[in-house]
Amino acid sequence: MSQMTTTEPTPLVLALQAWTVQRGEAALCEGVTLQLPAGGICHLIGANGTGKTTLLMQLAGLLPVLTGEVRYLDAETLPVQPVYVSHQLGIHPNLTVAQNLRFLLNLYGINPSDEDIDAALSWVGLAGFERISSSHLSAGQTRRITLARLYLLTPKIAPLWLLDEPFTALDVEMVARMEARLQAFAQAGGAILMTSHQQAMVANQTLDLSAYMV
Ligand SMILES: Nc1ncnc2c1ncn2[C@@H]1O[C@H](COP(=O)(O)OP(=O)(O)OP(=O)(O)O)[C@@H](O)[C@H]1O
Repeated sequence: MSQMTTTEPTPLVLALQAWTVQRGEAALCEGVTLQLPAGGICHLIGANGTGKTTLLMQLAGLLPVLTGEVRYLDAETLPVQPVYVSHQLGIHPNLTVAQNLRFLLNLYGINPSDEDIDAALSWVGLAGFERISSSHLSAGQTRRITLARLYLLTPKIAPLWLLDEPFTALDVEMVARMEARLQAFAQAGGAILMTSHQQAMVANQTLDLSAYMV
């Protein structure tokens, strides 16, 4: 007797339909459509000012949505906020490096051990910086604190990552390490929507916002 094999469809982590990218009164893009499956790494592209950051901020709940439908894992909301890593940082200068990282992880319900913090900081090349005030770091080092959380976040904790220019201000070695992390997260069933003005070799799909400009 022959056996029938059925292939489960890959679930969509994020689906956008008829989405308007909007800042204040001004619609920047209309009718944006996206289907981002588990395992998907989507490179969000478009000229300066097209609305890439605006779209990520809307999805992160930081800017209002006036028109459009969004589904997360076929529901209206994710179990947790999407992870949003912004190039406008969000690191508190009065906290130490470890305190800032701990705060960022607490946002996703993670209460990291000291060993977790050490491992994540070591991964981004900040071993030994735990007790240093974040105000004493360079732009690239500060950027690394914002990225260190990705070391500890799995698709089960946070299935969707929204990354705004994740490779900016990073050296070549750190870019390679980040790319490997993004790939591992996607292979484990996560989904990523990311902007990058550099080539994004890790991406397996592209959303060009220029095609939707008003
Ligand atoms: N803080 C702000 N307040 C009001 N309008 C803004 C603000 N930031 C950006 N804008 C407007 O929104 C538009 C889209 O900006 P956004 O940052 O989303 O573009 P982007 O595609 O990410 O650009 P870039 O490639 O330069 O990062 C800009 O053209 C600008 O007019």
